[in-house]
Formats: sequence, C-alpha cells, structure tokens
Amino acid sequence: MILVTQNYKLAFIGAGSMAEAIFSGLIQQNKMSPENIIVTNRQNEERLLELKEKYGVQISSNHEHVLAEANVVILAMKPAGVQKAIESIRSYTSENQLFISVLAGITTDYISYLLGHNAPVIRVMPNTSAAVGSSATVFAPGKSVKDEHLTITESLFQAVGMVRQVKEEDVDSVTAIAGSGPAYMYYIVEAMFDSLDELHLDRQLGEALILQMIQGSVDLMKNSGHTPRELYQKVKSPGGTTEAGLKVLEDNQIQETMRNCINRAAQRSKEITKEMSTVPANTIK
Ligand SMILES: NC(=O)C1=CN([C@@H]2O[C@H](COP(=O)(O)OP(=O)(O)OC[C@H]3O[C@@H](n4cnc5c(N)ncnc54)[C@H](OP(=O)(O)O)[C@@H]3O)[C@@H](O)[C@H]2O)C=CC1
Ligand SMILES: O=C(O)[C@@H]1CCC=N1
Repeated sequence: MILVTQNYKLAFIGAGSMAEAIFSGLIQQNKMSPENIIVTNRQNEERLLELKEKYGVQISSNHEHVLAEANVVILAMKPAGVQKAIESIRSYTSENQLFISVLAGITTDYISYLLGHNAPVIRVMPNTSAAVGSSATVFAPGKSVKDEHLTITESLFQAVGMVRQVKEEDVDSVTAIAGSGPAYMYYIVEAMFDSLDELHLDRQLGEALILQMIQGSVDLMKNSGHTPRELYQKVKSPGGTTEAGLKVLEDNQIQETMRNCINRAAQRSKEITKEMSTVPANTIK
C-alpha cells in the first residue's frame, strides 16, 4: 500500500525528536522526497537550519508559507503547546487538508475545536524508531475522516514501520507501550551496558553482544510460537546462572514494577487529556 506518499506535500508543525524521526524515516526509506516536506517550529531557527542541512527538507518560519501547499499537516509540538500552535496556523488551514496529530493525550475533538472547522483529524501514536523504519504506530480517526484519509495515514506510517488502526479510547494505553516503550527499553539496556565495567569486559564487545542478544530474543519471541515464560524456562538450568540472576529480578519485583510503569504512563496520557484537551461543553456538536 506504500504508493500514495510521493504525491503529497507534508507540513510538520514542530521540529523536535518525533518530527525528525518521522520525516527522516520517510526520506531514508525513499517514500518521500525532501522537497515535499516542509518543517517549521516556534522559534529555534538554528534547529531548522540543522534539519535542512542534514535532510534537505524545506524549512520556514512563515506559517502561511508552510501551510500554503500542504495536503497533510503533521502536528508535532508538545501537548502543552497545541493551543498556541494551532492559533498561529488556523487562518491558513482549510478543510481540504488532513491533520495528523502525534500529540500524547490530545484528542481529535480538541484539535477540531481549535481548528474551528471540519477538516479531517487523525490521532497517531508512533515512536522514535520511525527514524530507522521500525516504529510501532497506531492511528485513530476523528470526525470527518474518510477512507482516503485513513489510506494516506496508513501508507505514511507503514513506510516507517508497523501500523495498526485502533479506537481513539485505546490510544492512551497504546501510548504507554508503543510511544513511551522505547524509553523503557533504553533505560534497561543502559543498566546492562553499565554492568560491563563491573564485569571488566571490553565495552565495545559487550555492547555488541548485548544488542545482538536482545535482537535474538525478539526474533525468538516472534518466531518460536513460545510464550516469554516458556522461553525463559528453557534458558534456566536448576542451580545455574540464569536461575541465580532471575532470583534477583523476582526478589526486586521487576515484573510488577514494569506493569506499574506501563499503567502509570497510560494513566498520565489520560491526565494530559483532562489537563490540556478539554473541549468546552457548549461547543460540542
Ligand atoms: N518523542 C517521542 O518519542 C514521541 C513523542 N510524541 C509526541 O510528539 C510530540 C513532540 O514530541 P517531541 O518531538 O519529543 O518534542 P520536542 O520538544 O523534541 O519538539 C517539540 C517541537 O515543537 C515545536 N513547537 C512548540 N510550540 C510550537 C508552536 N507554537 N508552533 C510550532 N512549533 C512549535 C518546538 O519548537 P521550538 O524548539 O522552536 O520551541 C519543537 O520543534 C509530543 O506531543 C509528544 O507527545 C509521540 C510519540 C513519541
Ligand atoms: O513522553 C511523552 O509524553 C511522549 C509520548 C510518547 C513518547 N513520548
């Protein structure tokens, strides 16, 4: 289905980590040409120049210019900045444009309310692995979304990884796994890397072994048909090294901690909705 992206002009409102991960992934996977991507931010001109230099994308601080030719507008500022950001572009937007928001906790209804018209709005939750074509992305349609808009969104994000459609009410939960999840993995891997010094192992060799070990574990989980529990039972020998290590994880309730971590992130997404994404009651149609 990765066909339509070449015909579109994409405007990124926000030029941070997530915007960069998405457009760099699209460019690297040859799904979009940099001339068809225009990027703006709030104030950091140096950042825009750096992105132009690195990827060849168009940049501009003039919001009218940014919105002028865009068919698809990707909102990629922090959730707290969405109101000001949309206020600054609203007069240059139209119902012919598709709005894709990657903002955690911000609902499609709230974006429609801020836009003040009926342009289609789709809420997407990708992750930074989009930069290497390996995002785990979900999307949920808001009002006025037609099949063609779903197709565009699917093909854009399919170009940078796996993509699935969900109901908007499930996006908070998915954010905790797919959106925030990479950070939890990096946090654990950081501790593994740090153990190398304590083990007096060569850092380069140790890091390569750890990453390959993780890659291999993922491959086996995907391909063996076994559950994670079955797989770790196969690694463990009575009285062996794995059993000794797992005992430390169990004693420290690492599985419970991980569940708490995911639940807390999902809850935070809901809190963001309450704090920053409430549509005044008298405006709901
Ligand atoms: N990082 C991640 O892994 C993921 C992030 N997200 C979501 O992506 C969004 C962006 O996150 P992230 O990239 O990490 O954030 P960053 O802080 O890296 O980037 C935010 C960007 O938004 C710009 N911005 C702020 N206000 C405005 C405005 N009024 N008009 C135009 N641009 C504006 C900033 O510009 P300036 O620097 O000039 O202020 C900056 O370029 C968030 O809503 C987050 O929830 C979703 C999935 C994963
Ligand atoms: O931390 C955040 O709020 C964003 C959403 C998912 C990843 N980063």
